Amino acid sequence: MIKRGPGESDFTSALKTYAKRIGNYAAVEIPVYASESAFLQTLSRHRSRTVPYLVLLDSRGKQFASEQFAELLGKQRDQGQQKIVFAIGPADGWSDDARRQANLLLSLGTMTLPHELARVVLSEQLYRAFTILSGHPYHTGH
Ligand SMILES: C[S@@+](CC[C@H](N)C(=O)[O-])C[C@H]1O[C@@H](n2cnc3c(N)ncnc32)[C@H](O)[C@@H]1O
Repeated sequence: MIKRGPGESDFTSALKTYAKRIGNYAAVEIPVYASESAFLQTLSRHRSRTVPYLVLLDSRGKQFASEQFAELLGKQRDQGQQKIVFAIGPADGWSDDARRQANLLLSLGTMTLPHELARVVLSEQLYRAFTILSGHPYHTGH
């Protein structure tokens, strides 16, 4: 368990817990950008080296069962994908321009979540996906 630091929200400490667990399976970075354009600019710099698989979180996107989500990650890994970027959008959602650049629009459900909670749910599902792929008993089904 990771303790909540001073000034940290419950969401932040939950995120740190899952990020640490994911770290057993893959390198994780959780940068925060001042704006959508700052994020897209950084991404275009990445693209000149290795092209990341870009997943934008969007409640209107595609929904997956946890097993299907694990399958998607496993497929990317098996195809030699070096980097997957998962991005939570700004308060007013992603622009059409950003949505066009995505390889996948991923929905965690049709209800709108606060961005900090969406980040925690995503991190838990990423951890779950890695445990499914590795046969770890964390995921026992529905
Ligand atoms: C507070 S929400 C933005 C809500 C925005 N006003 C809208 O109606 O789309 C901030 C970000 O959290 C993420 N988010 C919130 N709920 C989500 C969900 N159910 N599935 C996927 N992402 C979600 C999205 O990335 C969204 O851009």
